[in-house]
Formats: sequence, structure tokens, C-alpha cells
Amino acid sequence: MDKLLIQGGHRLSGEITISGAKNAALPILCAGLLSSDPLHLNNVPNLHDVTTMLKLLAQMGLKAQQDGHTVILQGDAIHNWEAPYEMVKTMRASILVLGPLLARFGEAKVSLPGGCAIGSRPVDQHIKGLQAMGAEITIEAGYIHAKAKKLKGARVVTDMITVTGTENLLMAATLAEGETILENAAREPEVTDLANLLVAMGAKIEGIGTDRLVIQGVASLHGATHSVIPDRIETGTFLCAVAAAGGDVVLKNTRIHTLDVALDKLREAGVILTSEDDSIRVQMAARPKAVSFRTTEYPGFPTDMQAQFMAMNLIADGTSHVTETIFENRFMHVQEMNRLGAAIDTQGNTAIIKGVDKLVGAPVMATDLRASASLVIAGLVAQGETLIERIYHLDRGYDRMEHKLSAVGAKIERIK
Ligand SMILES: CC(=O)N[C@H]1[C@@H](OP(=O)(O)OP(=O)(O)OC[C@H]2O[C@@H](n3ccc(=O)[nH]c3=O)[C@H](O)[C@@H]2O)O[C@H](CO)[C@@H](O)[C@@H]1O
Ligand SMILES: C=C(OP(=O)(O)O)C(=O)O
Repeated sequence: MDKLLIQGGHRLSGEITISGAKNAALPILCAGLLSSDPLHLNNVPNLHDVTTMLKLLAQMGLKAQQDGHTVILQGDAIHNWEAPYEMVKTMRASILVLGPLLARFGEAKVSLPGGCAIGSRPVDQHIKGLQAMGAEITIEAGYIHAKAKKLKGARVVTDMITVTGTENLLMAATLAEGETILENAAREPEVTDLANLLVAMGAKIEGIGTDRLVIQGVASLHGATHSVIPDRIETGTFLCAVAAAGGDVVLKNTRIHTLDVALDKLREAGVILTSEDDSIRVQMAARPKAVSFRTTEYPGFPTDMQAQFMAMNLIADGTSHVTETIFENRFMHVQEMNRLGAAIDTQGNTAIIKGVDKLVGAPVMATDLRASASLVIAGLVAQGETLIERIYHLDRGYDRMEHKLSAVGAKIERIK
């Protein structure tokens, strides 16, 4: 199993190009199931979740040609409507095939994703929404089996804001009969990116970017060309790396307005940020100041940035309080960080981080995707060597992270 070896204590300087967003690319690839025409997708990141998704879609008969960051999909020969456990267990986003398959073919069988490291993560809201649209759903032997001759438009109010839930229902509604209203919809930029693609495919959607999406179903969708938005979480991860390790780096091909709250927190920490068109320069010459925050849905502070900001807070001046409100078990990096000499105490869903003068490298274990990224940041700061095990979590969601960091002066290498 691959590991990352980091020699900490080096400032970062240079340029990093941000990849396309994992969490936009995954639903967008599933949208390929909605049409028999070709879908030309650009800026698709090269990461394991994308490979897994393409494998899953290929098994269903969706044709895919991948050339660098371009993927051309064609859904004119789909013959299998099942997402097996073997694939769903490695990538929860597989649930995103449910809505499109059901809407276009009237049937889908998708393994229940089950719990994962960061929380139990049920999909009851996806099911509730599809049932409201007339689907008959049974859950048996670990599979969601959904059938509907033709989905019918409905008003769906989800109990909570759910990102993939909104995306699944949105895709289903594009081919349903009549009008669907999704209240309490997620407003994450990745949902907006998917909605924009769907519109390019001929879907009729109003309220894009708001918490009320109104969809008029159409008989069929056609092909389109679309470029996946830059990854705001990858951008934020590198911003935190520079904030913690110090340096002067320009991040290119990004969209800073998707990171407003996180940028405010970095400024509060003393980071100098200057933006221009689609790039942002991050400069940090001093010890960061501790910053407190609580995670919430977009446009609030993203849960997917919680661990990386915590890594910066470890060596900050002062004490910070970090409250996680989205997932019930997203503090697994805390124990590993404490092994590096951090001083973190957790009380329920709040972590209290007392900034320390230094961290000291040690072997640590990655437990989930963003926890892995936070350990990389901590390793860049720690004195001596940090060895990070189980980086398959990191590879799920980052496109060549160690190459990008090496290019700006980090001493980081992959050990096979
Ligand atoms: C592939 C993808 O886009 N993943 C993102 C997506 O995950 P994902 O879409 O799985 O997360 P949700 O927005 O659905 O989850 C939000 C909260 O709602 C709960 N919930 C959700 C659905 C449901 O049917 N029932 C239910 O109880 C979840 O357990 C969680 O506590 O949004 C999360 C929150 O921004 C991010 O951390 C993930 O990176
Ligand atoms: C939690 C994440 O992803 P997923 O929903 O795919 O597990 C993430 O991207 O941080």
C-alpha cells in the first residue's frame, strides 16, 4: 500500500494549477446516463473516484473515451441498471446513478452505500424524493431497487440539505413528467455546475444556485459540451498548506468566489491573499493566528475544509474552537495530529485546539479523504519525517497532490 514520506519545515513557493472538482465531476459523469447523445466533458480531474465512476458506468454500457482531462461519454447502449456493492462501497457517490437510471430506463438497482468513516450517511432523502415522484422502492439484501414506468413531477422538501440528494433528484426530475420543485435544495457550487450542464443538455431548470429548484420535465436530453468547475476544496487545501508552512504561491485555474468564508478565515489568520481573474496568490510570512469556525452548508464554512484548517490551527498563535455540524464522526484526524505533538481536546462535536510552537514528525494513519490532506499539511510543518499510511483515501480525491506540492518546494515522496 502506498505511503507518503514528508520532510517538514520547507516553505512553499511557486505555482500550482488547480484541477477540476471531484464533487462536480462525479454527478456530471452520471448525467451521461440521461442521454443517448455524446457528452464532451473538459477539466475532468485524474483521480481514483473518477476512475471508479467510469468503471461503474462502463459496466452499465455507457461508452467513455478518456484523453487527459477530457472525457467523451455516450449513453446509446446502456443495458445494465445495477450498481453493485463492490463498487459502491469504495465510492459513496455511486448512489448518483440512481436518479438518472430510474428517470430514463424506469428501473435501477443500487447497493446501499452503508456507513463510512465520517458518519452513518443515510440516503433516506434520495429515496423519499424519488418515492414522491412515483417510484416504487424496495430495500432488500442491501440493495435499493427502484421502479417507475414514468416518474412524475412532485414537490419535494428534504428533511435536511443534502448535496448528492439534491443532485440525484435534480437529474431524475429532468426527465419526469411535469413540474418538480425541490425545496431546501443544496446550493453548493457543484450542484450548480451539474444544473448548468443539464440545461446545456436541454433540461428546463429555474432557480439554479438557490435553495428552490423548479424543473419542468422534458421528453429527452441531448448532447452537450461542458467544462467541470475548478475544485474549491483542492484550492482551499493548498491555501491552508501555505498558511501553515509559510511561503508565496499562486494557485491558477480556480474560482475564488466559491470559497468566500474560507478566504475570510485565512485573512483572519494573517494570510495575505490577492486574486486576479482565475488565480489567487497566497503569501504567509508569520505564524498564523488561531481561527474558530463551525461547518455548515454552502455558502457557509465547508465541512470538506474542516480538517485542513485544523492543521493550520495546530501551530497557530492562540486557541481555536472548531465545530463540525454536518457529519457526526469527522474528527478522526485529531488523534493522529496529537501524535505529531498537537494539543487538541474534543468535546462532542467541538474540537478545542491550543496552538503549539512546533510539531514533530511521526508515522500517522490517514482515515478519510480530507483527514489525509490535513495530515499532509501537518507533515509539511512538522520537524523531521512524517510517514502517512493508507493514502488511498487521498488518491480518491486529489489529482497528483504530491507532485503539485513537490513543484513548490515541499519535500514529499510516494513510497510504494
Ligand atoms: C460526492 C460529494 O459530493 N460528496 C460531498 C457531499 O456528500 P453527501 O451528498 O453524501 O452529503 P449530504 O449533503 O447528503 O449530507 C449532509 C448531511 O445530511 C445527512 N443525510 C444526507 C442524505 C440523506 O438522505 N439523509 C441524511 O441524513 C448526512 O448524513 C449528513 O449528515 O456533500 C458533503 C457535505 O457538503 C461533502 O462533505 C461531500 O464531500
Ligand atoms: C467526503 C467527501 O467525499 P465523499 O462524499 O465522496 O465521501 C469529500 O470529498 O470530502
